Amino acid sequence: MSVKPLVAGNWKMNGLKASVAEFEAIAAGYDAALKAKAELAICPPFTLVATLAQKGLLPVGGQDCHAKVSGAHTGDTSAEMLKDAGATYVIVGHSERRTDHAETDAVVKAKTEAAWRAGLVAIVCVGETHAERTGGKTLDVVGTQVAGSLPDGTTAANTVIAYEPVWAIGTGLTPTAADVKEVHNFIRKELVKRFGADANGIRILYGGSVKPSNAAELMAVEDVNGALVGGASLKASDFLGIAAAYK
Ligand SMILES: O=C[C@H](O)COP(=O)(O)O
Repeated sequence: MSVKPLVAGNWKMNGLKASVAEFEAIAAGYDAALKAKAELAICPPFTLVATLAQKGLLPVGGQDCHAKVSGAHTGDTSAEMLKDAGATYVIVGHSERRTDHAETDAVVKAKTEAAWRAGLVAIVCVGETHAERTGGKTLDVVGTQVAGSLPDGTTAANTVIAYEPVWAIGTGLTPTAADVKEVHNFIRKELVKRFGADANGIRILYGGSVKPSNAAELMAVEDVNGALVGGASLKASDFLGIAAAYK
């Protein structure tokens, strides 16, 4: 099954109005050759979602959403609000949310359902900590997160998985290609076991210190269908350098 890869930038808590120019530079580099091979998307902070989406240049996503449609939840944003602002995607279960906001798999699952309810594609993040990797627990941890975070009804059309080893995020460290392959093959098997053969079409992104210098090697790994990029998505030249792995 041929799967069009997705290279998504997660700007995290970075980006002011001046960053619109960087977004436009990314869009300018998203030429026909690249478009034919891969999809690019940017997930800016909430404050920029509508501004970037209104440009109509690239798909835009949120970085989190509340599970409910609306209500007394100060500071939160619903999936419906993101959709209304023009978003296509929303990241859920990023390790920075799982850790900093104690988000459990059940919470991530509810947010994934909220994304679908609003008509957004959920980018569901999973990944082990350094202690879990060195303790030989990577597949157990990732398997539990995949099982607990994905609702019944997960398809290639409504969900993207992002495997992000926590210890590789923002550290400059990456797993070996063999280690990435082992985890992505494992996730693929789990998806197919639960959701059937169509799950071969679900994109499984790799995230964690992806840079122009390592993108080609990582993106060539079996069952890696793109990247979720943090720091290197803030500069158009770096982000396009990563996307160039698909040219
Ligand atoms: O969502 C993105 C990831 O957390 C990766 O971040 P990074 O590319 O800065 O390591």
